[in-house]
Amino acid sequence: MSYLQDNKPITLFELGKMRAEGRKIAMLTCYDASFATLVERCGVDVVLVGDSLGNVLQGQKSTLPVTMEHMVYHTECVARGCNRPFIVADMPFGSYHESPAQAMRNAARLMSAGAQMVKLEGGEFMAETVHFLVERGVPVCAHIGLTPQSVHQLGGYRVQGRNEAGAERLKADALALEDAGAGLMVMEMVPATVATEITSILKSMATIGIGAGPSCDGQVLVLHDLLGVYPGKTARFVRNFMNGAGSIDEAVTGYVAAVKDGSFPAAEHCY
Ligand SMILES: Nc1nc(=O)c2c([nH]1)NC[C@@H]1CN(c3ccc(C(=O)N[C@@H](CCC(=O)O)C(=O)O)cc3)CN21
Ligand SMILES: CC(C)C(=O)C(=O)O
Ligand SMILES: [Mg+2]
Repeated sequence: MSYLQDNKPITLFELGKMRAEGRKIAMLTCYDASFATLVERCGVDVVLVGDSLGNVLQGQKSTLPVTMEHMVYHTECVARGCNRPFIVADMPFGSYHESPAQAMRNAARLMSAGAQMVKLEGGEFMAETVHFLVERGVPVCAHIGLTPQSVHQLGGYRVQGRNEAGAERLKADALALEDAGAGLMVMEMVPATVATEITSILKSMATIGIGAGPSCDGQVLVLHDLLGVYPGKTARFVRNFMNGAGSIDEAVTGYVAAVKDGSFPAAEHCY
């Protein structure tokens, strides 16, 4: 069965409708034109040109060395390869932290490269920057919980919001980011119970989970993790969809189907 009803480009409005109607959003990272074409035909709704390209393409230990030049180049490659998926590009470390003006200047470069939305990491403290971009016509995806650009502050790639204070912090972050106008929000490595509550208190912002349980409005994975080609240690939230699949197309189609029918993530992928 195909989830591709037509080839009309997906808009932010359509993603809001999917949340409202309880249809799950399938998001996947992608860094080049060939895979953009492939994930489009497999029914992926949102492609993320993630700064995880530092890890999976460049062999870096973290996302911190990724630059604007890298992100612009890969966003251009992805944009040439697909038409239907909504294209989100990560703002790399240091490209939006100084000021809203710096964030706007760099967001404009990603939008010119073909992104339809930019993603930035951070909670309530980023709300002012989110509002500044949204007011100026740049859709923003927020990213809370485990924020890999802060790995040296967080002390590792660990679950966030485990205790009561941490969970309350995440809730306040989510509400502030929605208020600032973020259209989507990734929650990474958050207990499923906390992600469920946050998803339920939001009015319109769709939540996309990665290690955040099955009740988010959508899910995201790193392409190389889904295909089992990343040589590093993978997290608990990863499922290798090449297991039992006869081709890359079948694996990606299997991921989309599992997100849509709610069978991914299963309990074994959650915290
Ligand atoms: N290939 C890849 N996949 C990713 O999901 C990813 C990247 N790279 N690079 C950027 C960040 C880093 N991420 C990571 C990296 C490692 C773990 C990990 O090893 N998690 C362990 C728990 C570690 C602990 O609690 O000490 C796990 O079992 O989930 C999680 C997220 C997520 N992002
Ligand atoms: C894992 C996702 C959410 C991400 O930020 C990335 O791939 O860079
Ligand atoms: Mg990222």
